[in-house]
Amino acid sequence: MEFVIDIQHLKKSYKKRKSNEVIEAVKGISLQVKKGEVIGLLGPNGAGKTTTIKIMMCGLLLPNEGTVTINGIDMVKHRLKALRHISAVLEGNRNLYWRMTVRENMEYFSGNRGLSKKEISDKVDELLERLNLTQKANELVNSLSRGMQQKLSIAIAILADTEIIFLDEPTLGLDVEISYEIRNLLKEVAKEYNKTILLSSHDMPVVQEICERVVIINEGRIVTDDSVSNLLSLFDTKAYTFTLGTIVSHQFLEEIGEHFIVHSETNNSGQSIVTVTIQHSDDFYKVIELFKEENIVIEKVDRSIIDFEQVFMKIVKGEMVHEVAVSV
Ligand SMILES: Nc1ncnc2c1ncn2[C@@H]1O[C@H](COP(=O)(O)OP(=O)(O)OP(=O)(O)O)[C@@H](O)[C@H]1O
Repeated sequence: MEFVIDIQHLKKSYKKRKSNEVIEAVKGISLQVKKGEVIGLLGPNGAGKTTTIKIMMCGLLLPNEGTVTINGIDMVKHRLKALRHISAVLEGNRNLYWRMTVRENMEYFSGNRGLSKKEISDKVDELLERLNLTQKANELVNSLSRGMQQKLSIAIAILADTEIIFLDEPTLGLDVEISYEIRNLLKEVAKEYNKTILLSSHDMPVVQEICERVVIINEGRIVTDDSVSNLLSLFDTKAYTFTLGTIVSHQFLEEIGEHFIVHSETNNSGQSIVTVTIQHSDDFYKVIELFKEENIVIEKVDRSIIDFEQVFMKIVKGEMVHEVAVSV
């Protein structure tokens, strides 16, 4: 199968000027993305994400080892040709012409597709309407709010009609309302236009909602490559919160703590709320047994709902090792 993005064994090191110290920013990353996939690329600061993006989405850096192909075109050997398949929606809207109007920007960016003036104008009108931008059509980009500029960037990426849209922090610094609108817009774009979308973001709710697949990079390597729903369910079943009929002793908590990760607090009604994180489903019954042996009454059991933010934190802190098949 041909992948839209195919990265093989990518490595990149930097040499610090003064000390000559070598920093291995990317230590052998392989990644294949299929057409129409919506994929989130995540990582804590310094993980090697920006380096990877600069090599694979912009061709701005050369790898020390490995290959990047975009629609079968080698990014290193044929950078400009490969870049024709990618639209980048960059943080800070650096890809817009600030002294041109919304409509002028849209027309300019759809100009190189061999369409007639009339076809371009119709397409622009349709998209302006669709994105609720019609009223802003004749305003200069530099007079728009950041949210509007971000919407315009996305519109331009649609007009450019590339297979791949790369979005860097699309909701950074936006207020809740426009962030919500952009989130929905991106979901629609992915579905209707069958675009391959690569999203780099620290905004976990956005990642959770838009991306089907997430790749987490840590210390120069891919540590997780899975669907959002899989990752959520992997963690989801493992934490249970027990509301008990009484306050339990420290000694008892220490005893459970020898086997499981335990967190305890007391609520206003003087009950212990004990959260136990377990490794296997069978352990759930072992915990119940331990309570029973002490004649502790369990009033309620809740499964802790985990969101993607927590999953991400657990993975990068190494609390959860999620096996990834990395070909060497
Ligand atoms: N030009 C450079 N010269 C030397 N070291 C660099 C350079 N660029 C990045 N690094 C180092 O390489 C490592 C990976 O950096 P990179 O910017 O790729 O990480 P990141 O995951 O994108 O982090 P962030 O989200 O903060 O941008 C870091 O240790 C960083 O200090």
